[in-house]
Amino acid sequence: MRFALYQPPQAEHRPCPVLYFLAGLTCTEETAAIKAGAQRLAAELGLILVMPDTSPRDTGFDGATGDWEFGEGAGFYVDATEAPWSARFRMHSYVVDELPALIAANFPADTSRSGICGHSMGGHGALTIALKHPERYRSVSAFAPIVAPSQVPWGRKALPRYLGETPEAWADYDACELVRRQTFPGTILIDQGEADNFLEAQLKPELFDQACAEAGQPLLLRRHAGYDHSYWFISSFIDDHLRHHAETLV
Ligand SMILES: N[C@@H](CCC(=O)N[C@@H](CSC=O)C(=O)NCC(=O)O)C(=O)O
Repeated sequence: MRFALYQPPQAEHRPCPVLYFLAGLTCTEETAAIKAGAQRLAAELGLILVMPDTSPRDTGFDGATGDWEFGEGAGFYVDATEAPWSARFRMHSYVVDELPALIAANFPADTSRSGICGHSMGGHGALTIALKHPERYRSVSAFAPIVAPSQVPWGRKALPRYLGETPEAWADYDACELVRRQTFPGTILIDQGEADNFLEAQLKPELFDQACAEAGQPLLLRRHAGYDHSYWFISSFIDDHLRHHAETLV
């Protein structure tokens, strides 16, 4: 597995908190590092940024490449249970367990102060991981997340192949379902562009808004007229996300 890491100047003197950024479909560990524009403020706030790849690579599995919505580059941050994917596609465990242990052992990181953020498929990853492991993350935020993969075409295509045909298995990785089981101790920040071409079919933030309201989960959902799904959108609001995380991490 590959990941990118930004280390702020403060890390030369003391352990720094960690913010994970999970990227979306077709992305690698380089995408957010190059395009999100997070490093300038992370340097000021003293945040280590960790940006993992979106799946294992060079798996050799039939069907793992050639479709941007499934397989390599589209790990959906689940632990697959279906063969052959279950042998390699274990992105949930990788992000929650393996990667933090690696970061703690090799970098001046205080992993007891961790936050998680993501975009689109990575927003789904950030929300589901934080909701499943609120003891591991002090803060969570997302850009244009897939909030209900059980109900939208991206999820309905990928989840059955990774997890089998049982809807209960998909619910374990569905933010709208998870927030009804267990809330996150803090406000979840979500930014969504109104000119996002995936908004109506794939993202449906109104479903998460409703689920959070019913569950009593504090949510700050900001909708921005004219913004699309791109990293131009992310780079426009990344500072607000870093400050949101720094409030509890620094
Ligand atoms: N190739 C697709 C578009 C793929 C795309 O938009 N990917 C997004 C994430 S979508 C959900 O997870 C992304 O972040 N791309 C990287 C980038 O640099 O923009 C198509 O042809 O429509």
